[in-house]
Amino acid sequence: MPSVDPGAALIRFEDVTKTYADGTVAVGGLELEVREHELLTLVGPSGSGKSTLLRMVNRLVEPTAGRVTLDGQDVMSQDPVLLRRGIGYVIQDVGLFPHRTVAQNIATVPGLLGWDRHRTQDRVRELLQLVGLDPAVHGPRYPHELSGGQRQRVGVARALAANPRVMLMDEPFGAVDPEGRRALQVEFRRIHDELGTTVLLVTHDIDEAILLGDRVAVFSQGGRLEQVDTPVRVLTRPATPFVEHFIGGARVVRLLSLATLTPADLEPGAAAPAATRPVVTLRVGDTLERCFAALATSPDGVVAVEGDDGEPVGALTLAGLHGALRRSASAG
Ligand SMILES: Nc1ncnc2c1ncn2[C@@H]1O[C@H](COP(=O)(O)OP(=O)(O)OP(=O)(O)O)[C@@H](O)[C@H]1O
Repeated sequence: MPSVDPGAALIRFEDVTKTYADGTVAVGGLELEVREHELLTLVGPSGSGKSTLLRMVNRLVEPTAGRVTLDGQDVMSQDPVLLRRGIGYVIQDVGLFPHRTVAQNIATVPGLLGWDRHRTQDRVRELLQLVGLDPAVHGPRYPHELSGGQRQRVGVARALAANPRVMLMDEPFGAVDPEGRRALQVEFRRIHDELGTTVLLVTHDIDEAILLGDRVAVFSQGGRLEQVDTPVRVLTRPATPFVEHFIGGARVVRLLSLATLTPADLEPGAAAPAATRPVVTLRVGDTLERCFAALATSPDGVVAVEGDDGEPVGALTLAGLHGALRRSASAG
């Protein structure tokens, strides 16, 4: 769950339209604010203008009408090269330079910014550790000597190298197998919480959007913004029939992975120790998904719950879990 408080708007789309030369309206009359420090996920079906929208921030695409501002300044009035140096950009196939080592790839922007060798080396080491790679092992390797997931980590490290205020990520985990993708998603969320970089992340995967986003923006064809809100509210209060349909039938399952256990959901008093009780204990703050799994393996349908200090605070039953789920659904 998000731990960084989002601040004021850092990026603004003001009535932005992009019509391509053949008449395709990729983005239509978009009003959207991206708050400083937030991770905003952009989700929608193929062709709903997500990539176009992202690329208007670093001027890879120019709006036909309206304006995009970064920190109050129209991006069209800024030098594109300088603008892009301050904005990390990660795409699906990473685009690492094949003939440069991992360390050299990560050092690209610091090099352009004229950092000295020491500072750059320190930064490369720090970033490799941050994304879960071993600087001594992976730093000297070439991209083809890494797995897809490792390459993606290097792509993230490279984009973060010069400490950009903004990161644009276009299907950053799309090329990674499903298992590796979940690990990368969780790790990226942690990195975001640690750094507080403002991130716009494009995905067509609603689960990824829900898992990663502080807020989720849902788009339909023509770059129409259907809803922008917190994950729980998008799940529990879809603003339009399109959003409802796009989320699909698995809303409860998604909510389980998002909502967490609170003391209010518990029966008072600890669950009595039972010889048959499996050694599963829950903690306040665990996801309801974890609670569900624990209850499913409990022979008497009761699981003891601890507080942060490890002291027992109560017991969870299936009725408590149901209440927690209802509470989460209505809390949005
Ligand atoms: N250079 C271009 N010239 C003409 N049309 C384009 C161009 N780039 C994108 N489009 C069209 O604009 C619309 C939006 O494309 P965009 O790539 O922004 O969507 P997307 O939501 O990112 O899609 P995907 O999830 O498939 O990447 C699509 O209909 C696409 O065909």
